[in-house]
Amino acid sequence: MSDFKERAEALDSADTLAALRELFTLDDTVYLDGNSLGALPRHVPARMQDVIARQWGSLRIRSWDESGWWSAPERIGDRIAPLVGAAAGRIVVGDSTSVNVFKAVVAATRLAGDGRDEILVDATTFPTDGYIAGSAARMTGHRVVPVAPADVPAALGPRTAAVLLNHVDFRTGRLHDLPGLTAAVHEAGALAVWDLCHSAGALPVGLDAHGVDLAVGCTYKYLNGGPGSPAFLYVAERHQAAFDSPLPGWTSHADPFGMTPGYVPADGSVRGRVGTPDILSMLALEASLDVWEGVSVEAVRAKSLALTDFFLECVAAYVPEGRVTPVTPAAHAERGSQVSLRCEDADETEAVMSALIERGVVGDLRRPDVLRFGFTPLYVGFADAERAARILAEVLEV
Ligand SMILES: Cc1ncc(COP(=O)(O)O)c(C=O)c1O
Ligand SMILES: Nc1c(O)cccc1C(=O)C[C@H](N)C(=O)O
Repeated sequence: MSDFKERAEALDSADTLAALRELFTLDDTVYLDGNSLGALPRHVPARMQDVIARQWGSLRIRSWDESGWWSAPERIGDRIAPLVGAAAGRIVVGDSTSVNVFKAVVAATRLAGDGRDEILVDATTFPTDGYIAGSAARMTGHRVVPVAPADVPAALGPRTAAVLLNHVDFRTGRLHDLPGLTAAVHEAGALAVWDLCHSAGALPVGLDAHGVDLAVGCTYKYLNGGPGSPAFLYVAERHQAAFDSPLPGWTSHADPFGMTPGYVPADGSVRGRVGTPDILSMLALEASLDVWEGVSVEAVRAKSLALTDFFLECVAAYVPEGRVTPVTPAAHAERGSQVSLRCEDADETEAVMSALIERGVVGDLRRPDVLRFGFTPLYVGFADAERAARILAEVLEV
């Protein structure tokens, strides 16, 4: 047995999170795509059977109250809150991340007030954030300034209303400095809006502690909520009373069943709601959050760093020199929970990922030349990391 196989075995036996893998439906493939779609927790189908057959099938309309459907967006928000360092009452679940980016960016410009006409947007962002911010800017009379996260401090000024940043870059896996950048944004008198899609459930975020103004995130990656599960919106407590949603649907009204023509916003996180919650997806997410019972994000982060370190080491040892180059930073403070490898021969990238998937190692690729491997510590182990690197080397040697 190779040295790396032995080390993987030892690391897996010492891993206090190892038993959590049993909570998920997995086969013998190495699943390294949880940064796109998290795996299914085993108990979710039975819970959904109850939601569909009893709550919907038998109770029908009564379930809005009796099964807690109406209050699910805030209730589930409160379950996500500790995972991203927020107190209860600051997060609401619903809609897609894209829609929540729109709410957050427009609300941030309204909170910033008149006289500031620029929105700085992460130039390396996942595209939807850029598209939505661009449209929000056109609607509100702002102008978008694309800026790489590291250059944000220099680009801030008296014209900056809001800054939209990604906590972890979807392509490179780089972790950005949320505390430092938020502080710089505040110093310039602007608001910081963070997209947590690739950090929620993967590492500590500390929203309240770092004074983040607004944040959004998706729940189908490291939170394993299921395909298209609803996203979340965080509004700092100090902004809640003035939070002015650009999508003030009836379920965010102070008295939704009063059904009056005049809009009076509800207090608290409810104000971030829009229309009728997507109950089936939402309750699948709620059920899936049970896997976090007794699990700390700090422990998940420690394992994530150990896994990505180990994977990088195995890749360096196994893969022929010059075939791939890590684009994910080596420094822990700059690394999310994925490893991205640039394929030196870009034309090969697609064929390499297809061959990996065929051999039971599931990652994905971001064109033109990035192979992505996401590490979800709740169900990925060290032997998986070793096997993935070994098979990658085999594929690249052919
Ligand atoms: C950083 C980031 N933001 C937003 C999204 C998209 O959000 P949605 O398609 O759920 O609106 C994704 C992934 O799909 C993402 O990685
Ligand atoms: N949301 C996705 C989807 O609906 C289909 C396929 C992939 C996705 C993703 O999540 C992509 C992902 N945000 C990324 O980091 O590239």
